[in-house]
Amino acid sequence: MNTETISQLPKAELHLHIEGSLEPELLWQLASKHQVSLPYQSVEEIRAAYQFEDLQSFLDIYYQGASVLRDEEDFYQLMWRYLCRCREQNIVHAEIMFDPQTHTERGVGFEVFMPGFLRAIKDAESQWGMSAMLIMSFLRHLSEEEAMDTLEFAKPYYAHITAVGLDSSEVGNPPSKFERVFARARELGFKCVAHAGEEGPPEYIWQAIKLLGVDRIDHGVRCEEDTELMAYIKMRQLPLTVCPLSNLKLRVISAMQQHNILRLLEEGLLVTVNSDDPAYFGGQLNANYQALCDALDMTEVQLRQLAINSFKASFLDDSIKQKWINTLTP
Ligand SMILES: Nc1ncnc2[nH]cnc12
Ligand SMILES: [Zn+2]
Repeated sequence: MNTETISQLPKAELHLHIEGSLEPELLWQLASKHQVSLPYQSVEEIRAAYQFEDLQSFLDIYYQGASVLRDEEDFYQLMWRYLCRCREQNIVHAEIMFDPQTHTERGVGFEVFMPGFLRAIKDAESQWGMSAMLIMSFLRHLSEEEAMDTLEFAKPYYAHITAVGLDSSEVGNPPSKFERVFARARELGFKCVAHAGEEGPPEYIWQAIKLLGVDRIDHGVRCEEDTELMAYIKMRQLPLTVCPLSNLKLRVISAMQQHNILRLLEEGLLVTVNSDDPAYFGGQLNANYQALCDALDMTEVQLRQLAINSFKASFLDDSIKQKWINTLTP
């Protein structure tokens, strides 16, 4: 399949960390602007350092990278550049995660990053009509109390946040640790998502469903190890936001040929394709679709179904979902 076929399809992206879209060029530029010293001598050296053994080795570099984001204009630029990449790739809708604690922990508050994010989203909406929603993710290596404080700090911006999520170091930080904060978020009317079954066991996916009441699972690829769980996810049509290049880069799989996404799709699960942290994992959304074509001989029917799933699994209103699904149905 050629890249043209992939790029011409309208798509939604549902699993994207905005801090993970920080390209080495912008990182370098912001480090110089704010006089942050980096352990690299050039943009090329930054890029060359993006080799990971597992999730934690990535997270260490990712949090270090985010430390150059200091003022509102930095957050505007970060969001704006991602939205421009969406436009180039025919991503017409994006549900974008941000990690407030990565910034509040170093004294950069909601009043700095939220106006930057929201201004960029507004510009993209008015300039080419794309839509974007925000997912506020709690860092699971920190305490539930800190997540609860974060939910409280976000209060002035609730109208601009669609969902809450859970990310960072999975193993050793099960969803059960965050039961109360997710209950509170649900009470407040937020949709809920959580990373589960990326490196963690199927039990963590069960917990995300049963204890956190999630509307979607981020990653979830390890559900295949538990047939009862697979059947349950299929029955509920609970979406999985799968990130193929991320799984390869973080060694969740050792070769793209091993990826289970098309097996899960053929099994009838509501799987979607996403880029996770494209600046770090070697490819934007369309490159993730392309990798599946190259390694797994994905058919055009499967490609189209994955694009349809991206809208089905989104938090858009049903009528808007249906409009996009109709354009993708031959
Ligand atoms: N793939 C991932 N898993 C967990 N936390 C993350 N934060 C950014 N990317 C992540
Ligand atoms: Zn992620």
